[in-house]
Amino acid sequence: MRVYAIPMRNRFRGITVREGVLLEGPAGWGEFCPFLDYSDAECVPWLECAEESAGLHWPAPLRTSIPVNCTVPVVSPERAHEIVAASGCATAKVKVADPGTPLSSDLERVAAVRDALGPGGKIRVDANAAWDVDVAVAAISALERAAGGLEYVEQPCRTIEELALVRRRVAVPVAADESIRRAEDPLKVAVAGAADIAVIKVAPLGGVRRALKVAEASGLPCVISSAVETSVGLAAGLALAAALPSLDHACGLATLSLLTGDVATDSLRPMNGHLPVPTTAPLPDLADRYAADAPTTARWLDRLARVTALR
Ligand SMILES: O=C(O)CCC(=O)c1ccccc1C(=O)O
Ligand SMILES: [Mg+2]
Repeated sequence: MRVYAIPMRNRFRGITVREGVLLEGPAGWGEFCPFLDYSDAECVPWLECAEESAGLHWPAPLRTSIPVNCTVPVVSPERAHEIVAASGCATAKVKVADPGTPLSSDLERVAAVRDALGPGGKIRVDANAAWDVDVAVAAISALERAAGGLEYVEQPCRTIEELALVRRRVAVPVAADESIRRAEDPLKVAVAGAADIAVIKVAPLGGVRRALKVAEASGLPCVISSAVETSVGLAAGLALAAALPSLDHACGLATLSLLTGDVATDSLRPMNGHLPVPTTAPLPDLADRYAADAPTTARWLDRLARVTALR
């Protein structure tokens, strides 16, 4: 068992250091890294995902390589341009509506991303549930113009009902993320009338097998996205993307670049906008380099014990 702490390059969803536990089992390694604001009960699927990765082989892959988007945090237009240009990805996902950041800076950021991508690239934006319906409708229209077209808008508002209202009022497709991953029962949530695309994250949904069922139950085209794991956790996301019956969109799994390092030499960084599909999680041979300090380690082992007791 290894507890790691890796500084992020930029603050991302309020996080500046990514922490978690790497677990070893008979099939290899798994990663347990729920965000700090998740309750113990909400962490159970994250543990099940780690245990699946360490203990079982994943379902057979249907593809060997996965197209991915680059992820643009809330940064300056110049930095956004650099991130996109350096990524080699033809699709960019831009974080917008961060608390305290005005719409005008989001508009400048998506314009810079378009400049870096060229007219053939795709831009998606993620509002992480920040807007109410009227604000969403206005912001989406402005972002669509500034970006010269949007592939979709991810989780513009908090509730399914609000997503459905926004979807009726804008031409840009709507994707559901938090509505699925933080649902009471992700297998039963009725997103099909409220969204055009389902964003599926393997760890909060309890592993590759269970996430495949959630993807199918959504009745929507899916985008597999990460929770900013190390390469150990990203491998499970890639196994899921590879096992989906159909995959029409780039996936949000190119997130290692948000971290200042990785626990594996065999690191899952994209080449030409694609990631390879691994058969097992890579060996965390560099975990010592990012070993958490004693209090952080104690806190994670305690959390792991509490969540294990709930399962
Ligand atoms: O999809 C991506 O490109 C990156 C993943 C991402 O944005 C994310 C990462 C951690 C937690 C939440 C989210 C999110 O999609 O809201
Ligand atoms: Mg999202």
